[in-house]
Amino acid sequence: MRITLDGVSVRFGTRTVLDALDVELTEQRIGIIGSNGSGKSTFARLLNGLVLPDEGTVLVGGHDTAKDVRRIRRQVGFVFQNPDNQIVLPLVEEDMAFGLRNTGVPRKEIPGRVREQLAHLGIAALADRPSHALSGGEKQLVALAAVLVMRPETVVFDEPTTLLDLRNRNLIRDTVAALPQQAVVLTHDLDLLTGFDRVLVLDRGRVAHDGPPRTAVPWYVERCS
Ligand SMILES: Nc1ncnc2c1ncn2[C@@H]1O[C@H](COP(=O)(O)OP(=O)(O)OP(=O)(O)O)[C@@H](O)[C@H]1O
Repeated sequence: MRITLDGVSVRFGTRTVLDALDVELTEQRIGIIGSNGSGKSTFARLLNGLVLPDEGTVLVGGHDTAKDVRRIRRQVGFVFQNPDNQIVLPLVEEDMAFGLRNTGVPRKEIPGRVREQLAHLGIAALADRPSHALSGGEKQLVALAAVLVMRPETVVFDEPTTLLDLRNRNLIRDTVAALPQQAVVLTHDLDLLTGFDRVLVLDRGRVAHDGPPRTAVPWYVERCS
């Protein structure tokens, strides 16, 4: 999917958090890195209309996020850093079915879609478990499954490995690597970017570096450590 930011600025009060960004994203694997407060989460939230620009436009597949937010939310899935912000219903399979029902998927197709998605991530056994009783890593995987079951064209991940142990971190890494969809990944975990097509380094609301991981990661490490 082609995502185009044209002259995009975002302000909170008098603070400019993103400053006149012109960026076009077309690659399959895009990383966003930068120090705390550099604007990464705000950037990610622009991509599915969770944040709207104060100036400029964000076009997703040619549609303006300020005008067509319902369509864009369906096209761009968002995996939050904290899965507790995302999981709303008591049982895993109910939670996953919720979004499908809201978008008009025929009821009889829903249980099959949910089970197929859980099995695809290797977590079929979690289907009838209470969401609140899952471990942090399990919750993160369920939150990802709930996004993928909606079949978005693009998936945005806000720091997907922060809460995870090494095993689940590697599981998320491998899952992201195998996704057929475009993925935009915000992370402080620089190893996660191996094999990515492109990495943007944000610094105080601007794109300070833009290139493949082999140039962007050393650039960031040298200046920001
Ligand atoms: N809703 C908001 N209201 C006011 N200020 C905000 C809001 N959201 C973000 N900010 C401010 O905007 C700046 C950028 O925040 P953002 O969360 O985009 O950064 P980040 O790069 O994701 O940071 P981190 O790595 O710490 O998660 C920060 O200074 C933050 O305090």
